Amino acid sequence: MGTGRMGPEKDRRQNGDRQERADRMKPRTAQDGARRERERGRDRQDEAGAGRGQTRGGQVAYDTGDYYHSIAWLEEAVRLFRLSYGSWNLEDRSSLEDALDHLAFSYFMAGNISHALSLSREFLRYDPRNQRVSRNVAKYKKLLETGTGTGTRPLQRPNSTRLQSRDAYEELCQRPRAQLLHLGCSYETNGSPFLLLQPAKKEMVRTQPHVALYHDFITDAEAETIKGLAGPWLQRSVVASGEKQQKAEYRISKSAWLKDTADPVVQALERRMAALTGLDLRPPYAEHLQVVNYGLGGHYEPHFDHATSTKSPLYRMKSGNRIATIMIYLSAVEAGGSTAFIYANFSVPVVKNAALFWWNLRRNGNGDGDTLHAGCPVLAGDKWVANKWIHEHGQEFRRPCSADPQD
Ligand SMILES: O=C(O)CCC(=O)C(=O)O
Ligand SMILES: [Fe+2]
Repeated sequence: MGTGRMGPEKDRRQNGDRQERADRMKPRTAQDGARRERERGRDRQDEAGAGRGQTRGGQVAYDTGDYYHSIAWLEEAVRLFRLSYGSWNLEDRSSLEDALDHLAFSYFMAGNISHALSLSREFLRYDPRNQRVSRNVAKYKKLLETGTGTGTRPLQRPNSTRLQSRDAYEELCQRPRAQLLHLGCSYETNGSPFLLLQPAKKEMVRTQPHVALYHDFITDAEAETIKGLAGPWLQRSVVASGEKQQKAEYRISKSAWLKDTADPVVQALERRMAALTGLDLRPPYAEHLQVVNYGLGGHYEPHFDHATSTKSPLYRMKSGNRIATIMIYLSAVEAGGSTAFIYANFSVPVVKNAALFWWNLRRNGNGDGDTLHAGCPVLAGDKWVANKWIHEHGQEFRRPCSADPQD
């Protein structure tokens, strides 16, 4: 079936009769019920707000032709908007239309014409003059009458080699709340005078791979300073792809690099990280601090922090591979956003102000395959982290090889 010019595009939206409908939908509330109505309205506005977030999630999938995920997101968006019916402002109503429009087209692409038809009809109740959707309704009716559009195809989840770990990733991210095992806690000074007065509060998360969480590693004020310094420089995050760096759908966030000269707070943080790990973090032995901001639906699908090929741009620094990662949670999140270790089958919840540490390489210099990890999608809230990637060179005497070449 042909799909030319049927799907929604922003510039083709028709807004002609918005004001007329705004008047028709003004809530009529008796004066004595006004307060109760206002309260109910607030709940509904929350739903509408959430609906707008789900629509954005749906559109990310829609734009890449991933109807498997766009349908799930947009169904939820439409459900939330329907719940908020009656307390709409202009933005909510146009957002419902947007979600209906994209959902109808997603169902059409999935071969479910009757669903596409009923959603398009619902759309026309709000925007009866939209000619594109009217034409789609006529087309869907015809397809159903002639029986040419009845072949619903089971939707395939998009697949590719990088998604082979997808089942485990989704399962880990959908666990209600990431739980830590409470393997053991200790105060650590790591032989550093710097930590004597304020030892690091270490919680062992796993021993293989070696992952530790350091609670209260930074203060609220430091986290705010770092977010504030990075804010103006944030840009869509990139990933290593062959010899280049590029944007990828599997990493949705914004990020910025901060040198330690940017602010005394960054400098103090670098000193603390060096004391904690006992590693040399002076350039070029470690990268600058990377500050990352994930919005709703932002995520980083399973990946290794270390290079798995010598052609990787990581080697441009000529200081070897990334031996270890320190990741600091600069914010809390309301839901989602945990850090999932896929093969090791556990995830770490976002703990504000804590730093997560793990070795990416084994002592023999080989990558530790058990460190495959991901930043789960943020379901509600705004997630900020700061990454410090430490390289092999400079650490030869700080983390020496073991006598056993297999270690
Ligand atoms: O955000 C997270 O939880 C993980 C981030 C991450 O793995 C990365 O930035 O390399
Ligand atoms: Fe990572």
